[in-house]
Amino acid sequence: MTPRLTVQDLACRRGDRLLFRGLSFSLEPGAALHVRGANGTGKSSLLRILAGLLRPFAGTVEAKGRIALLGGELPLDEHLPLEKALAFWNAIDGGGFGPERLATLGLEGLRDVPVRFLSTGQRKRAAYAVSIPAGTPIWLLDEPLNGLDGHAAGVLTDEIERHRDAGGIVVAASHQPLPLGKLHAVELADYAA
Ligand SMILES: Nc1ncnc2c1ncn2[C@@H]1O[C@H](COP(=O)(O)OP(=O)(O)OP(=O)(O)O)[C@@H](O)[C@H]1O
Repeated sequence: MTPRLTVQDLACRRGDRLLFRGLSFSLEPGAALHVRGANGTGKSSLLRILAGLLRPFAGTVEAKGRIALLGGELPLDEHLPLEKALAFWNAIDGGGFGPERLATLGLEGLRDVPVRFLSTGQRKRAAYAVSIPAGTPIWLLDEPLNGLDGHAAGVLTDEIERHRDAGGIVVAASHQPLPLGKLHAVELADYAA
Protein backbone atom coordinates (compact mmCIF):
# COMPACT_ATOMS: atom_id res chain seq x y z
CA MET A 1 0.00 0.00 0.00
CA THR A 2 1.28 3.47 -0.88
CA PRO A 3 1.31 5.47 2.36
CA ARG A 4 -0.36 8.84 2.60
CA LEU A 5 -1.30 11.14 5.46
CA THR A 6 -3.96 13.77 4.89
CA VAL A 7 -5.23 16.26 7.45
CA GLN A 8 -8.12 18.60 6.80
CA ASP A 9 -9.18 21.63 8.79
CA LEU A 10 -7.88 20.17 12.04
CA ALA A 11 -8.46 21.83 15.39
CA CYS A 12 -7.19 20.75 18.81
CA ARG A 13 -8.56 21.57 22.23
CA ARG A 14 -6.88 20.62 25.51
CA GLY A 15 -8.90 21.26 28.61
CA ASP A 16 -10.85 24.43 27.88
CA ARG A 17 -8.22 25.90 25.52
CA LEU A 18 -8.35 25.75 21.74
CA LEU A 19 -4.68 25.35 20.77
CA PHE A 20 -4.86 25.50 16.98
CA ARG A 21 -7.44 25.36 14.22
CA GLY A 22 -7.69 25.27 10.43
CA LEU A 23 -4.64 23.04 9.94
CA SER A 24 -4.53 21.12 6.64
CA PHE A 25 -1.76 19.21 4.85
CA SER A 26 -1.23 16.13 2.74
CA LEU A 27 1.96 14.04 2.78
CA GLU A 28 3.01 11.64 0.05
CA PRO A 29 5.68 8.89 0.06
CA GLY A 30 9.11 10.32 0.90
CA ALA A 31 7.71 13.52 2.43
CA ALA A 32 8.77 14.94 5.78
CA LEU A 33 6.90 17.62 7.71
CA HIS A 34 8.56 19.65 10.44
CA VAL A 35 5.97 20.79 13.00
CA ARG A 36 7.39 23.89 14.65
CA GLY A 37 6.18 25.96 17.55
CA ALA A 38 7.06 27.27 20.99
CA ASN A 39 6.49 25.20 24.13
CA GLY A 40 2.82 24.53 24.70
CA THR A 41 1.61 25.38 21.19
CA GLY A 42 0.37 21.82 20.66
CA LYS A 43 3.10 19.94 18.76
CA SER A 44 2.84 16.78 20.88
CA SER A 45 -0.94 17.06 20.88
CA LEU A 46 -0.95 17.16 17.07
CA LEU A 47 1.18 14.00 16.89
CA ARG A 48 -1.19 12.25 19.29
CA ILE A 49 -4.14 13.25 17.12
CA LEU A 50 -2.35 11.91 14.01
CA ALA A 51 -1.63 8.65 15.87
CA GLY A 52 -5.30 8.28 16.79
CA LEU A 53 -4.61 8.65 20.52
CA LEU A 54 -6.40 11.97 20.89
CA ARG A 55 -9.68 13.04 19.33
CA PRO A 56 -9.49 16.24 17.28
CA PHE A 57 -11.83 19.06 18.31
CA ALA A 58 -12.65 19.46 14.60
CA GLY A 59 -11.41 18.22 11.24
CA THR A 60 -10.25 14.86 9.91
CA VAL A 61 -7.14 12.71 9.69
CA GLU A 62 -6.87 10.10 6.96
CA ALA A 63 -3.90 7.75 7.15
CA LYS A 64 -3.08 5.09 4.58
CA GLY A 65 -0.51 2.78 6.12
CA ARG A 66 0.48 1.85 9.65
CA ILE A 67 1.66 4.56 12.03
CA ALA A 68 4.47 4.49 14.61
CA LEU A 69 4.80 7.17 17.29
CA LEU A 70 8.01 8.12 19.07
CA GLY A 71 6.47 10.03 21.97
CA GLY A 72 7.92 11.70 25.01
CA GLU A 73 7.72 8.66 27.24
CA LEU A 74 9.69 5.42 27.16
CA PRO A 75 7.19 2.53 27.02
CA LEU A 76 9.46 0.06 28.82
CA ASP A 77 9.33 -1.52 32.27
CA GLU A 78 11.74 0.63 34.30
CA HIS A 79 12.68 -2.27 36.57
CA LEU A 80 13.70 -4.76 33.90
CA PRO A 81 17.12 -4.96 32.24
CA LEU A 82 16.91 -3.30 28.82
CA GLU A 83 17.09 -6.53 26.82
CA LYS A 84 14.26 -8.15 28.82
CA ALA A 85 12.14 -5.01 28.66
CA LEU A 86 12.50 -4.92 24.87
CA ALA A 87 11.84 -8.66 24.61
CA PHE A 88 8.42 -8.12 26.22
CA TRP A 89 7.33 -6.05 23.22
CA ASN A 90 9.16 -8.29 20.77
CA ALA A 91 6.99 -11.17 21.98
CA ILE A 92 3.79 -9.18 21.58
CA ASP A 93 4.17 -7.55 18.20
CA GLY A 94 7.13 -9.37 16.67
CA GLY A 95 9.18 -6.17 16.89
CA GLY A 96 12.44 -6.02 15.01
CA PHE A 97 14.93 -5.24 17.73
CA GLY A 98 17.35 -8.12 17.58
CA PRO A 99 21.10 -7.81 18.20
CA GLU A 100 21.65 -5.95 14.92
CA ARG A 101 19.13 -3.25 15.84
CA LEU A 102 20.66 -2.87 19.31
CA ALA A 103 24.12 -2.48 17.74
CA THR A 104 22.90 0.16 15.26
CA LEU A 105 21.44 2.15 18.12
CA GLY A 106 24.54 1.71 20.30
CA LEU A 107 22.58 -0.22 22.91
CA GLU A 108 24.32 -3.60 22.78
CA GLY A 109 26.50 -2.86 25.81
CA LEU A 110 23.44 -1.93 27.88
CA ARG A 111 21.43 -5.15 27.65
CA ASP A 112 21.80 -5.92 31.37
CA VAL A 113 21.24 -2.37 32.61
CA PRO A 114 17.84 -1.71 34.23
CA VAL A 115 15.83 0.74 32.15
CA ARG A 116 15.61 3.22 35.05
CA PHE A 117 19.42 3.63 35.01
CA LEU A 118 19.63 4.65 31.35
CA SER A 119 20.81 8.18 30.57
CA THR A 120 18.64 10.67 28.66
CA GLY A 121 20.25 9.86 25.31
CA GLN A 122 20.23 6.12 25.99
CA ARG A 123 16.53 6.31 26.82
CA LYS A 124 15.89 8.13 23.56
CA ARG A 125 17.73 5.42 21.59
CA ALA A 126 15.77 2.71 23.42
CA ALA A 127 12.58 4.62 22.56
CA TYR A 128 13.46 4.39 18.86
CA ALA A 129 14.07 0.66 19.25
CA VAL A 130 10.69 -0.04 20.81
CA SER A 131 8.52 2.63 19.17
CA ILE A 132 9.60 2.60 15.52
CA PRO A 133 9.33 -0.96 14.19
CA ALA A 134 11.01 -1.67 10.87
CA GLY A 135 8.61 -1.58 7.96
CA THR A 136 6.13 0.89 9.48
CA PRO A 137 5.47 3.43 6.72
CA ILE A 138 4.39 6.52 8.71
CA TRP A 139 6.69 7.77 11.47
CA LEU A 140 5.56 10.42 13.96
CA LEU A 141 8.58 11.68 15.89
CA ASP A 142 8.31 13.96 18.92
CA GLU A 143 11.60 15.85 19.38
CA PRO A 144 13.48 13.18 17.42
CA LEU A 145 17.02 14.38 18.16
CA ASN A 146 16.67 15.82 21.69
CA GLY A 147 19.15 14.33 24.12
CA LEU A 148 21.16 12.47 21.48
CA ASP A 149 24.92 12.98 21.13
CA GLY A 150 26.35 13.92 17.73
CA HIS A 151 27.03 10.36 16.65
CA ALA A 152 23.60 9.05 17.63
CA ALA A 153 21.91 12.05 16.02
CA GLY A 154 23.78 11.25 12.79
CA VAL A 155 22.77 7.57 12.92
CA LEU A 156 19.10 8.42 13.46
CA THR A 157 19.10 11.21 10.86
CA ASP A 158 20.51 8.74 8.31
CA GLU A 159 17.85 6.23 9.32
CA ILE A 160 15.07 8.78 8.84
CA GLU A 161 16.39 9.71 5.39
CA ARG A 162 16.66 6.04 4.37
CA HIS A 163 13.07 5.55 5.50
CA ARG A 164 12.00 8.44 3.25
CA ASP A 165 14.08 7.16 0.32
CA ALA A 166 12.17 3.88 0.67
CA GLY A 167 8.85 5.75 0.39
CA GLY A 168 8.14 6.35 4.07
CA ILE A 169 6.49 9.45 5.53
CA VAL A 170 7.79 11.43 8.53
CA VAL A 171 6.14 14.04 10.74
CA ALA A 172 8.66 15.46 13.23
CA ALA A 173 7.72 17.90 15.98
CA SER A 174 10.57 20.04 17.27
CA HIS A 175 11.34 23.61 18.20
CA GLN A 176 14.91 23.00 17.01
CA PRO A 177 16.11 22.94 13.36
CA LEU A 178 16.13 19.44 11.87
CA PRO A 179 18.97 18.39 9.54
CA LEU A 180 16.68 16.68 7.02
CA GLY A 181 16.48 17.30 3.29
CA LYS A 182 13.48 18.78 1.47
CA LEU A 183 11.45 19.49 4.60
CA HIS A 184 7.94 20.87 4.54
CA ALA A 185 7.23 22.97 7.61
CA VAL A 186 4.22 24.07 9.54
CA GLU A 187 4.40 26.74 12.27
CA LEU A 188 1.65 26.06 14.80
CA ALA A 189 1.56 29.74 15.87
CA ASP A 190 0.10 30.48 12.41
CA TYR A 191 -2.90 28.32 13.35
CA ALA A 192 -3.33 29.55 16.92
CA ALA A 193 -6.96 29.98 17.82
N1 LIG B 1 -4.52 16.31 29.28
C1 LIG B 1 -4.46 17.64 29.16
N2 LIG B 1 -5.45 18.42 29.64
C2 LIG B 1 -5.42 19.76 29.52
N3 LIG B 1 -4.40 20.41 28.93
C3 LIG B 1 -3.38 19.67 28.44
C4 LIG B 1 -3.36 18.26 28.52
N4 LIG B 1 -2.23 17.83 27.94
C5 LIG B 1 -1.58 18.92 27.49
N5 LIG B 1 -2.27 20.01 27.79
C6 LIG B 1 -1.90 21.39 27.47
O1 LIG B 1 -1.91 21.55 26.06
C7 LIG B 1 -0.90 22.47 25.67
C8 LIG B 1 -0.08 21.87 24.55
O2 LIG B 1 0.68 20.80 25.04
P1 LIG B 1 1.66 20.01 24.06
O3 LIG B 1 2.41 19.03 24.90
O4 LIG B 1 0.89 19.50 22.91
O5 LIG B 1 2.62 21.20 23.57
P2 LIG B 1 4.02 21.15 22.82
O6 LIG B 1 3.97 22.19 21.73
O7 LIG B 1 4.36 19.77 22.41
O8 LIG B 1 4.99 21.66 23.97
P3 LIG B 1 6.56 21.36 24.28
O9 LIG B 1 7.35 22.09 23.22
O10 LIG B 1 6.75 21.98 25.63
O11 LIG B 1 6.75 19.88 24.29
C9 LIG B 1 -0.12 22.83 26.92
O12 LIG B 1 -0.53 24.09 27.38
C10 LIG B 1 -0.49 21.74 27.90
O13 LIG B 1 -0.49 22.21 29.22
